[in-house]
This record gives sequence, C-alpha cells and structure tokens, in this order.
Amino acid sequence: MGRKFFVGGNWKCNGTIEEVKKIVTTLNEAEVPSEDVVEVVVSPPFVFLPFVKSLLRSDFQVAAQNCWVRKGGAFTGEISAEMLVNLGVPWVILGHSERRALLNEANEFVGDKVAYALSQGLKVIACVGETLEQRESGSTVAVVAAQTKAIADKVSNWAHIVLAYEPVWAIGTGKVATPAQAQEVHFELRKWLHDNAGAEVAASTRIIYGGSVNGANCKELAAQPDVDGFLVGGASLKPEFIDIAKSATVKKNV
Ligand SMILES: O=C[C@H](O)COP(=O)(O)O
Repeated sequence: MGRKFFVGGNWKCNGTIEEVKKIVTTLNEAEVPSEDVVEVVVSPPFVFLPFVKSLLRSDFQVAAQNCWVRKGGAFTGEISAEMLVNLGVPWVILGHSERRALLNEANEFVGDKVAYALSQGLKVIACVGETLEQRESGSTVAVVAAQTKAIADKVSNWAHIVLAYEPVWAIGTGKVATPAQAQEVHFELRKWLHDNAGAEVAASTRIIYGGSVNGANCKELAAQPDVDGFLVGGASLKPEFIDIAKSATVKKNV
C-alpha cells in the first residue's frame, strides 16, 4: 500500500524572526529518517514563508496556513494560491478548525478552497474534526463525514490531498485523543473515502492526526493502522518535533 508517513508542523500565528531562525537551525541540524520514510512539512506564518523556505534543509518542505478561495485580485489582506505557487511553496493547510470557528469558514467554502488550491498545483492538508459537544452527542463520524463530503463534492483527484483529523477538543488543550479514539475516526474516514471516492483513494490517501501530539504520545498513535502521520501545533515549535518525525519508524510497511 505504501502510504508515506507525513509529519506537518503548524506554527500557527507564532514566532519572531529570531525564534524562527532558531527553529530552522534546530530542524536543519537534526537527524531524521530519510525522505523515503517520512515527509516533513513545516508551516510558518505567511510573512516568514520565503525566509524559512530559503534556509530550510532540502528534504523538508513548507506549507502556507491558508490561501484565498479563487484567483487573486481585489481581496485586501488575502494571499492567493497563485502567489504561493509563484514562490515555490508546495503545500497549503486548509479548513483548520481555528479558521472554521473564528473566521466562520463553512464546509462548502473549505471545499471550494481545496479545489481551487489543487487546480493551481498546490498540495493540500485538509483539516476536519468535531467539537467536544459534537463528540458528546455522538455525532463525530457524521460531522467529519460532512466536512470530507464538502471537499469530495468539489474534488475528483485525491492524489495531492492529505486529510488531517483534528478533534477540536484536543487542539492546544493537552487532551490528546487516545490511540483507540484516533484509530476509530481514521478508520471511519477511510471507510467513507472507500464508499464515496473509491478503493484506490481510500488505500492511498494519508489520514493524519492532530491535537496535542507530542514527543511522548506520538509513538503509540503512530502505531495505529490508519494513522499515517501527524499535524502538530505547539510541539512543532520545539525540538521534540524531531522526535515526532522519528515516530515514522514505528510503521512497518513504509
Ligand atoms: O494544526 C495543528 C493542530 O491544531 C494541533 O495543535 P496542537 O498540537 O497545539 O494541539
């Protein structure tokens, strides 16, 4: 099957130029498994993207944290997919729960963004995940399925999409999903892809977990059969991000 382990570091709205230099130096000096074993992508804020891209080791890549939903133009404050492509930025994170919650990004809007970014040649880390209330009311699978459907409705080729399952209650809270909880939802997402996008898409799409992943809990999560990597927030600003990248070696069949 050969889904390559994927570890993304989402720096969110953090960092000074001095801190960014320090993080990049730490990443550049670290020993990590080869590119055949793990794909590592870090996502600095827009203003640091070209700087990080120019300094970062060649076996790591960069991602933007968002981009505009259509061709650029008179959209003050936005960054277009075309600009990212022009700068050689290969990846973009879309549909992060912080944007869904704080900026009212609805499922359909996220689906449109994913489709437009792909159409311009970007690769997309597409985020889905339920709130605590939704989990407690038993609607986790329905919620992540609806979020995934909104993407599938606009996209036919999944080759350049990594699906990130990020339960909102686990993000930045220190309350990581248990390996069983993560596996259960990843299994359901893969089943949804199987039933709605086909067996090949289900078998090849990487489904990564995000939400309080750290150097201590990553190995047990990585050992779950449907966990193909991580989207890391807080710990991606620290040296333990390297330990998380190293958890790729837990997989037998990479
Ligand atoms: O994109 C990353 C997620 O929001 C996870 O953040 P966290 O690792 O700080 O919980």
